[in-house]
Amino acid sequence: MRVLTVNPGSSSVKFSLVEADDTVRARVELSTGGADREAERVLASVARLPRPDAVGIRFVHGGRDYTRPVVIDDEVAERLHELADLAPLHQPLSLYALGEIHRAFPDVPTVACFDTAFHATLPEAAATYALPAEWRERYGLRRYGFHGLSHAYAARRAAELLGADLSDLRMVVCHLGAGASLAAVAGGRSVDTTMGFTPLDGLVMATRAGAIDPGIPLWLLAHGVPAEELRDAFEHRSGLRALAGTGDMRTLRSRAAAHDEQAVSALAVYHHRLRGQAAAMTAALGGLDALVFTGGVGEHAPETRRRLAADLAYLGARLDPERNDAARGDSVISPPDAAVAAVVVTAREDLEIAAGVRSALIRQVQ
Ligand SMILES: Nc1ncnc2c1ncn2[C@@H]1O[C@H](COP(=O)(O)OP(=O)(O)O)[C@@H](O)[C@H]1O
Ligand SMILES: CC(=O)OP(=O)(O)O
Ligand SMILES: [Mg+2]
Repeated sequence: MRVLTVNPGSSSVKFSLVEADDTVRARVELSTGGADREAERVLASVARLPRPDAVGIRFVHGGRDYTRPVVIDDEVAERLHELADLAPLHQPLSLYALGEIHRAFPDVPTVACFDTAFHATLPEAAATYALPAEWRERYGLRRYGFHGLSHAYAARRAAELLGADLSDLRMVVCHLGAGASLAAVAGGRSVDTTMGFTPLDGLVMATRAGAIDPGIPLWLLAHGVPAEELRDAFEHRSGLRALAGTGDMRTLRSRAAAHDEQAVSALAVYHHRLRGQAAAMTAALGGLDALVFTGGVGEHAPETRRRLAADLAYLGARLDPERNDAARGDSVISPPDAAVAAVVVTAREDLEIAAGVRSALIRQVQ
């Protein structure tokens, strides 16, 4: 079965044609610079792709309804539309992709694969917000967590690279891209994560601030800032972009290397938050066996990895500087005797989506 996978991220849309044996026949990555703003341009090319046997689309939010991949029928499509405003940077583009796919390939089965599904195993204590019970019940307020397709793949692949059994490992998986989150993974299961009810929580990201005092939006609303402006600022005009004018880590690293003060201090804020939340993940695990880096920044920014490992040296994290600088694709970057292993894994949400498509279609015929 040949599966077309569609992965709308906040800075890119990625398509892959994945064969039954997981070889990828074609891969296209389009940079959008704000996916929800340029959907039409990006998806105009869908109809020109070769016809697949099935399609898998990444939906970041499955809400309370979906904790595994699901074949999209009219009822599921309606529910997915209702969940759209929970992830306004991503979900509208997934829905737009769904429409285009149906138009281009009307009788090809299409499956929704969710970022939130991997985090369905979060213990209640980690998932629960101390907010009024009535709201939690009525609105489904809880920590859902995101990037689950990436975290799940990276955790499995890291265990393979370390020649270890996934069930024996306590890992902090760092998905650092335009959006960024950490997952505490114990024995292959997510037990804590930094994103919450929406993908705005947690780490400092390219255009999102991550965790902020909930009093800030209340105060701004009370002082006349309209809700729509808050949303736009929180999604598009915060994070590294707000601190240094750009969310692109390549640019920031080269500016910081040239002693640009704004870039240096933006990276200091980024790393302060990353260090604190990584430590919180290790607390949820009760220790740490491996640190796993994935996502555009995690894969390609050795300086980001170096700094986090140095910040966690007190827990036993240590990199081999040469391996860290030379890492291209999947590789172990810690010395053999490090107490905490460190691994780089190329993000392969496409393979995770293709596997989800196969499992949902098999379930459907059983
Ligand atoms: N060579 C590099 N050095 C540092 N950062 C990089 C490099 N290449 C890509 N990145 C970062 O990766 C980010 C994109 O990551 P990615 O995981 O593809 O994003 P998303 O899926 O959220 O759209 C870019 O914003 C850029 O900052
Ligand atoms: C959930 C999320 O933020 O995804 P991405 O990093 O792909 O934008
Ligand atoms: Mg991504």
